[in-house]
Amino acid sequence: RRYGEPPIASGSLPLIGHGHKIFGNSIQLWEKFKALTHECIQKGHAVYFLIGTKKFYVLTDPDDINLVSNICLQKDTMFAELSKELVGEGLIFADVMTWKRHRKLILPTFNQKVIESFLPIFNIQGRNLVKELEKKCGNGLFDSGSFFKQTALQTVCATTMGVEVDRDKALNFYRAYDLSIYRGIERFQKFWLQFDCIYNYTKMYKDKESCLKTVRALPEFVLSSKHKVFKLRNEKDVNNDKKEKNIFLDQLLSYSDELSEKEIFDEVRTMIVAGTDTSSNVLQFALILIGSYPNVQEKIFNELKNIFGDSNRDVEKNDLSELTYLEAVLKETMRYYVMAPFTARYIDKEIKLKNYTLQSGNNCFFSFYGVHRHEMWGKDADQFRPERWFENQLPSNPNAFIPFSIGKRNCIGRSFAMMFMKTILTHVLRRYTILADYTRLKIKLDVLIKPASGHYISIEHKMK
Ligand code: HEM
Repeated sequence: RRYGEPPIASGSLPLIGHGHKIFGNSIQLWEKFKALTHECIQKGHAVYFLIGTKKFYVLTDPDDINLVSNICLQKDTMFAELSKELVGEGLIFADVMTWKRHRKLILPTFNQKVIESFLPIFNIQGRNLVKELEKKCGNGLFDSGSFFKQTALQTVCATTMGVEVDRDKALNFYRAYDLSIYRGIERFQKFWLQFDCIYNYTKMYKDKESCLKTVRALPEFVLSSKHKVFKLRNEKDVNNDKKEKNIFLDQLLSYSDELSEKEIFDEVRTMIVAGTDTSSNVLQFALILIGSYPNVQEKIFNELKNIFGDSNRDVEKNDLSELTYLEAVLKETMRYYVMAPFTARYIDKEIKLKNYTLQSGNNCFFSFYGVHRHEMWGKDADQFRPERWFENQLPSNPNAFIPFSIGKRNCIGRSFAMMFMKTILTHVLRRYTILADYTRLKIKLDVLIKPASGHYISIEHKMK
């Protein structure tokens, strides 16, 4: 046990520290993040790096991360600042006091009973997606990204907010959202653009401002549609019978005497992004992997055949627990490609880890990617192998698998995501055979990891 500060990561330069490492594009950023994570694993699961004089710890040990995540609830200030213009100060980036108040209100709207009531909508969305995909069937490689984003967005709005959004609106939102993130990261990587007096005169700034308007238009539409529905109903519905409100947006609006308009707006835009960018990404990556591993695809087909036969019926609650191999494929996809590869916290008190001590006043990255490459996963941690979920060599540490984060500020939508993704994949894989080649995939780090250049899948009708 050393109990000193963690060691410094390699490559620090005078004055700028590791600042030079963030230059380049978002594909290079992902490579550098992975390299830093592997260095951290080698050096005992904790290192720090410097941007100028600002210190950032990196952790890859699940127990250390669990400890810090429950002691320090405040998110890292730099990322919160960068993300505020896109998602506001809803749960993900809210300060601790606001987060506690809002989480208490929102958590009951994600209980198992509520999520199960969404199953009919998941099925409708699965069928709609299949109809859309039909246009691509047998036509060679295509980029599946936007299909899943539209579906995820329509689903989250229809379920948690009770508002229908058409596919064009969903597509416009995501085009603008992705471009805003891209521009934000471009700015972050160019030190001269940190100065508003330069940045505000660039084309990049103008582009971004126009995208942000489109991004805001969707939550505005959702809220105005909801208010119209409430007006049509008895006004009493909005403020009374708090116990009756069990979906997210109804719950927020029923507390409109305690929440400001901005707080409600920010929670809506946070939920739109948190629930859709993540789950649509997992679906894309899962299909790329399924299409690259014919043996995995065959096992899924067999499982679907056993449960559904040749029927095209809806996925029902009981089917979900029987889709064990499909679940293992989804878990392995999220272990292998960790969609949200890190989160960051502000360290507001000294913390003793297993081997090191973190000093107060610094930021700390939890590398979920690093936890999923920890030596406890064995020598084949770098391989995609859904079978591992049925073997008894899985790590015994309950925090070894944390795609939905860890501790008190973990993902509120975990059950929603699993049920939604299983239902969607069932509809798609009952009908189509997927062809893909994951070795051609270039990945970039745009907050989440994403395929950098198309998604290289093609689909064909399944042979009966
Ligand atoms: C496979 C899909 C998903 C993944 C991988 C995922 C992952 C995560 C992660 C890693 C966090 C923590 C973020 C941080 O600490 O910076 C998070 C938080 C959150 N997620 Fe998810 N998520 C998924 C799906 C969903 C869904 C479907 C919803 C809602 C419909 C949702 C809503 C949220 C919310 C509201 C938070 C903030 C929680 C809080 O701070 O109290 N997520 N998610």
